[in-house]
Amino acid sequence: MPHVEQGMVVGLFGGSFNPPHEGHRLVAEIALKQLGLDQLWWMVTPGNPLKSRSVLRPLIERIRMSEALTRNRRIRVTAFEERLQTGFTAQTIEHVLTRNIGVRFVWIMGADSLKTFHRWQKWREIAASVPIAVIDRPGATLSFLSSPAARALSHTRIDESDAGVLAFKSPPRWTFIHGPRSSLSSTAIRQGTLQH
Ligand SMILES: Nc1ncnc2c1ncn2[C@@H]1O[C@H](COP(=O)(O)OP(=O)(O)OP(=O)(O)O)[C@@H](O)[C@H]1O
Ligand SMILES: O=C(O)c1ccc[n+]([C@@H]2O[C@H](COP(=O)([O-])O)[C@@H](O)[C@H]2O)c1
Repeated sequence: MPHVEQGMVVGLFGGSFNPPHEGHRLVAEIALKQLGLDQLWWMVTPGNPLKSRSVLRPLIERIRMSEALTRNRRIRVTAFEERLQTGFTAQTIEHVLTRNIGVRFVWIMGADSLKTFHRWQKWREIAASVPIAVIDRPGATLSFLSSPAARALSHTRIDESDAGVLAFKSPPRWTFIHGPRSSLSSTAIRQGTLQH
């Protein structure tokens, strides 16, 4: 787990990054700026529990590609979930919070992830333990609102103009951040329909 100082605000950006692409980097840059982050942990998962591992590249490759893509001293590429032996975000967050008292964390996800968030293990506990920033993504801008999790958490949403203080709000609390968007996806890159 990367080193942090007391009082820091840290974004947790988990992903398969299979492979990582400029769309991921854009999300990270938007989050760093809009959420006022001191650090962003680019957490390369050993495996998304909801995705097949048949096309998943080895963790070490995904880490190396992520490191090559992210050239920002505030972005820390990490794969500590491998050592925790978990792909479940609820477990990761519990571990992170227990070991970093006095540090504020925000979970970061693309709008498409919010659409399936209600299928994540203990998703209500996740939402109750860290504020969440959802970053716009082509194809998910409007449909995210009708997702089960967005509906269940609608009363806890704050305006994106308050994104800079999201980390200081008691969860459950989330915001949706519009902004520059990228239509890149790892699937398209794997299928060879887009250049990396
Ligand atoms: N172009 C994008 N715009 C906004 N968010 C994105 C974009 N690409 C990925 N994300 C977000 O980044 C995180 C990691 O995504 P992931 O590694 O699964 O990439 P992906 O392109 O969605 O992959 P795949 O096509 O294999 O599902 C998720 O929260 C996802 O919503
Ligand atoms: O905890 C879960 O049940 C869970 C289900 C689906 C995805 N996640 C996490 O969500 C993050 C994004 O995954 P992905 O594959 O969409 O890049 C990554 O950190 C996954 O471990 C977590």
